[in-house]
Amino acid sequence: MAAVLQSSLFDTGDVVEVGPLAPTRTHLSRGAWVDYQPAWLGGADVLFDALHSGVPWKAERREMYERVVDVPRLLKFYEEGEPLPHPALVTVREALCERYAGELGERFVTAGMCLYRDGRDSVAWHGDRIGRAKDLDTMVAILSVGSARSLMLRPRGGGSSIGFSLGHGDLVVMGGSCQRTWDHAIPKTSKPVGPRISIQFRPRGVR
Ligand SMILES: O=C(O)CCC(=O)C(=O)O
Ligand SMILES: [Fe+2]
Repeated sequence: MAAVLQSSLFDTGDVVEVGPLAPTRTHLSRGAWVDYQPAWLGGADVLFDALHSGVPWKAERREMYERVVDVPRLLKFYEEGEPLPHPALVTVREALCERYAGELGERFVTAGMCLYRDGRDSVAWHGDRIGRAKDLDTMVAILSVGSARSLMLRPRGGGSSIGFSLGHGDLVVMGGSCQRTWDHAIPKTSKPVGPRISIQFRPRGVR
């Protein structure tokens, strides 16, 4: 721990490494919570560049209101057991597994990735409710690199929202009933923003 702390004190930004994991928890209503740790990852720009150029990003199209539309972001999903595209992500996943093992009772095994090319890219209000998260408490841990975007959360069915700025090595973990009882979104923005990559770690059977 001392070694990690010391190296992060001298963080020059060109080495990708995780600092001590000590997020702040915000309790939401209905048994949902969010853990947040800004700038957890040192050298986030290095990781951003590696993922931006190295991940086989895919544009997807989805049916929506009986029309087929472009999904407004690029995607790549790493299934359980599929090699991750950067060694730092293995360290990140291990640190998250270790930290949340007791509370989660299982490991984070998949890594979904989104690339938001600019402010026009977004993800609409939703919960990660495909699979077990529909009925059970779970966790989704998101590491963000590149430019900051707002992750907004609001109670499912309506209510006031809460936002977290996510970019540059920030970590957020949505836990408890968050996927069932709250929705989240990355809204579009007209502000000039650079690209952002989010890496979402989830347990088996959650999406
Ligand atoms: O980009 C993010 O941080 C959120 C992505 C998300 O909500 C999802 O892929 O389910
Ligand atoms: Fe989501």
